[in-house]
Amino acid sequence: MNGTAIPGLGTPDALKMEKAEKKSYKLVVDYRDGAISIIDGRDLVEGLHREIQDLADQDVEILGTEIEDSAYDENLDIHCDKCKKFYRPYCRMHPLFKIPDRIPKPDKKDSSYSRQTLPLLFRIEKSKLPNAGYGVIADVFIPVGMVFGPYKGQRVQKKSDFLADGYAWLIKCGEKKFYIDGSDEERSNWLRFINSPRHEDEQNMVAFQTNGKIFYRVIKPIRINQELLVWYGSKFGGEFVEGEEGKPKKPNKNPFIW
Ligand SMILES: C[S@@+](CC[C@H](N)C(=O)[O-])C[C@H]1O[C@@H](n2cnc3c(N)ncnc32)[C@H](O)[C@@H]1O
Repeated sequence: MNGTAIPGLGTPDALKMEKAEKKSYKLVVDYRDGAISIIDGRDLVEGLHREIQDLADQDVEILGTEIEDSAYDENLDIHCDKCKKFYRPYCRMHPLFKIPDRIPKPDKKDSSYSRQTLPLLFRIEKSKLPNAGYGVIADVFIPVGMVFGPYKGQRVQKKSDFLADGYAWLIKCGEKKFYIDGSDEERSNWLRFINSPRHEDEQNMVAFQTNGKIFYRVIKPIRINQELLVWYGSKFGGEFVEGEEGKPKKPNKNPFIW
């Protein structure tokens, strides 16, 4: 039975059919691939996909614009490890989704500021890596393509200004170079608790610089109770440096993407 016609719009049934036929893109977690993916909303399968958000047509139009290496702008583009190309704003085939920090409560004094920024997806506890101190462990499945950050800390010019070793990223912005030192738990965020893998097989995230800030991107699915591990150097207790010998993967043009 057809519904009553709405003047100028047709019948409700016709509207429903039109809606069913119209593509509507969604960002989802695809559990089969262990990755964040963009699918046509009509292909959503319960149990296989978990919806993250609807994508507006204008977002979809610009998504995945390929950028020549020579035109790469670190403020606008992100390198895709899989396609080995730069995209604006990110790769259509291997999309990204940024998880924001939690906002700390000003009156909560029983844990540090950086611990309070930990998203609900994780916990901080003693790492199983020998002598590594604390680490960040997944409480839920974390798919490829999730992005965390930026890494927060105090901006300092010299290594001699670090409060402790092993918590600073070197940022390069054109001619400018400075460090973001996350040693102080009260002036950093939860990313400061993430350890470095001992070998390539353990590595599940890469760090990359965009817009003068450091972010971490998941490159291997992280199972429940696995530790998040981002490569930042072959010796621990030292400065995070790029281009060290013994790194798991060769650097490409962006020194923070491996
Ligand atoms: C960014 S912090 C990571 C959080 C640190 N584990 C903590 O408890 O505060 C970096 C420091 O963690 C330790 N670390 C990181 N990865 C390690 C590893 N694979 N083995 C041993 N120590 C590690 C080193 O002391 C390093 O200087």
